[in-house]
Amino acid sequence: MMDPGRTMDPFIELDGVEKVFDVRRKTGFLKRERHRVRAVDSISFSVARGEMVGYIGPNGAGKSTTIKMLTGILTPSGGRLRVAGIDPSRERTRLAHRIGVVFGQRTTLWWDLPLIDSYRLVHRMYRIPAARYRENLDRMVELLDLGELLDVPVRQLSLGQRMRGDIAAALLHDPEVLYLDEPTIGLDVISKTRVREFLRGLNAERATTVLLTTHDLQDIEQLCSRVMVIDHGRLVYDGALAGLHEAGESERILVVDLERELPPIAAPSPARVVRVEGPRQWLAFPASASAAGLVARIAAEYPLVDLSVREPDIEAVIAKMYAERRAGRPVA
Ligand SMILES: Nc1ncnc2c1ncn2[C@@H]1O[C@H](COP(=O)(O)OP(=O)(O)OP(=O)(O)O)[C@@H](O)[C@H]1O
Repeated sequence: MMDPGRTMDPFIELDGVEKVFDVRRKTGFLKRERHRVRAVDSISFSVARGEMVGYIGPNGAGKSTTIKMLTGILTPSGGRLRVAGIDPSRERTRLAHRIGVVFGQRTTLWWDLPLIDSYRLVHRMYRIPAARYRENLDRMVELLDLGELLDVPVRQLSLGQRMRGDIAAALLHDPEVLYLDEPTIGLDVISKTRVREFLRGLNAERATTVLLTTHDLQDIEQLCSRVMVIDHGRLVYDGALAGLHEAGESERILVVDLERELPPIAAPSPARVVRVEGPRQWLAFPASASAAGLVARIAAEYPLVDLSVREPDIEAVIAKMYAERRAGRPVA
């Protein structure tokens, strides 16, 4: 594992970066109040070439604002920021040739045009050499299974198809870094797996640096060796995912269906029943522990019909982590 913050070849570098928005709020008839929102508050980190990093945090934490500064759409209010040695807001066009961006919630493809027409436009916009374009397009079509979709107008694509189309569009010009904002949001399990497999392959083959914003813990688990957590504009954790679990002392939930309604299961500590609804009971247990022993014990003592284990979602992990921080325990 690469040591976060002490990377060999920093490709993305932020040093005390800030973004403050001046917001005017209507407080009465003809009355407006100005106030300042510190969306990003003195953030420093560096990402090495070829790293895949998860960038997570609750709603409004400052993730999108960071990504917008990294692409040059927004200018930082303070601090120093470099991507591939370039100051993004000063040389946005030059940087655009080296980065790719995918937003899960909106498409960069032309809605009414067949998919292939969007790619032709990207080809011209980025002045990609013809042979390179052809080669990349063929590769994307194969890896992302886009063959049947090229002549379909984007508005007719399913969400998963559209996402694959968007990822291909972001990569046709061979960017060295890819920013992904919720790339699996709303996708079914098969589409999610496909997108993740593709990203893993891309990173392994081309050493593309990836910065990934997501609410899906599995995205992080399956793709990122490192995760950064931002809250209220501040970086509150930077390290391995396993460390985050420990920091948040996160829990998994065992959902148990019994034959009939019974009093709460007497589970061995620290596992405990957190909810009962008819014959169904929910037990929380530490994420780091195996479920096997707990399941065996319940199966031996209770009339078990069915069970499933739920992974904690990222919000739950973060919420736990904040509780720890408020209690004064360091997390990173
Ligand atoms: N253009 C803007 N003008 C004023 N305030 C803004 C602007 N953009 C973002 N903010 C504020 O900055 C803060 C951070 O927003 P940001 O969109 O970066 O959060 P986020 O972590 O991406 O959240 P989400 O997960 O909901 O997308 C929020 O309080 C938001 O209201």
